[in-house]
Amino acid sequence: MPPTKRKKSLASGRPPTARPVSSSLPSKVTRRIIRTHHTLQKAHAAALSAGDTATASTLAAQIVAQGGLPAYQRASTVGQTASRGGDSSRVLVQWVGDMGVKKEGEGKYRLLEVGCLAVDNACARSGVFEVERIDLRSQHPLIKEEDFMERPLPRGEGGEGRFHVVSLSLVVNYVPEGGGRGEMLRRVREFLNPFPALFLVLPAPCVTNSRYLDQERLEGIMNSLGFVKIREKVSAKLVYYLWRLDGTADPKPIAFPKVEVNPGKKRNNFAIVLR
Ligand SMILES: C[S@@+](CC[C@H](N)C(=O)[O-])C[C@H]1O[C@@H](n2cnc3c(N)ncnc32)[C@H](O)[C@@H]1O
Repeated sequence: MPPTKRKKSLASGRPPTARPVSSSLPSKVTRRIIRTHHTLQKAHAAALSAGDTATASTLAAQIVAQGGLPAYQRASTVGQTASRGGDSSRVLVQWVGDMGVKKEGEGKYRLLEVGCLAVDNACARSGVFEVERIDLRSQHPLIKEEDFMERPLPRGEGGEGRFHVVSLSLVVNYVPEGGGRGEMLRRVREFLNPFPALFLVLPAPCVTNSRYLDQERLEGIMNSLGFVKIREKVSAKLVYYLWRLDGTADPKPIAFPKVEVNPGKKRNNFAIVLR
């Protein structure tokens, strides 16, 4: 009798995007998923800007095969657990608390959280913020699925559609090339009013071990956009900043091209470019 074929499980036919990433995965694995996703995204963006559509579609297929944005988000969520470095928004809550929280009846700070994976993070629990959350891919009804770069600009001079604080925590480094990162930082200004601050979090090596960016150059870029640094924290894994938008300064449109500021074979290529 011929051997009976074993029935394939339903899971074997699912698209790769549906593959779960367990929260018990070792950090080595989640780091690999995040790193590979960034690398493929960067190569994909480079192929597109070079007009190489064949390579771009091969890379797009590789991104999907690797689990795409869903797998990346799940791996990032695991990274947010306390045992893996924790919730970066705790730092924002602490800084805003230090600066003097509004009194009862004065209303809460309006916070736009760009790139939101958790609706129960420290910002949400603090009671200090009224939070609006967006992400390229929403995982919760309280998170609006929206690309920040496509978000309609607030109209008029009033506070409508503007925020006291915009949070870009581990979002600028998601953008695959330097010019796009600069555009994202430039765009934030349009949404800030009237206690204008940007909470920016990056993986520490983007600033501490890059050929094209260091603290001084980041500050130069931000100053040219009208931002003044008011808080900074550097940990082994992350750098955190709070930048106030100085409404009195007239930001000068200075170009910051990709230039080497920190040579070294073992450094990375992270850059922020202002054109
Ligand atoms: C590493 S996760 C960061 C999550 C969280 N903010 C944190 O600090 O852990 C990056 C998230 O940013 C989102 N993202 C990237 N670019 C975006 C954009 N232009 N608009 C909205 N969300 C964006 C991605 O979809 C992803 O979920």
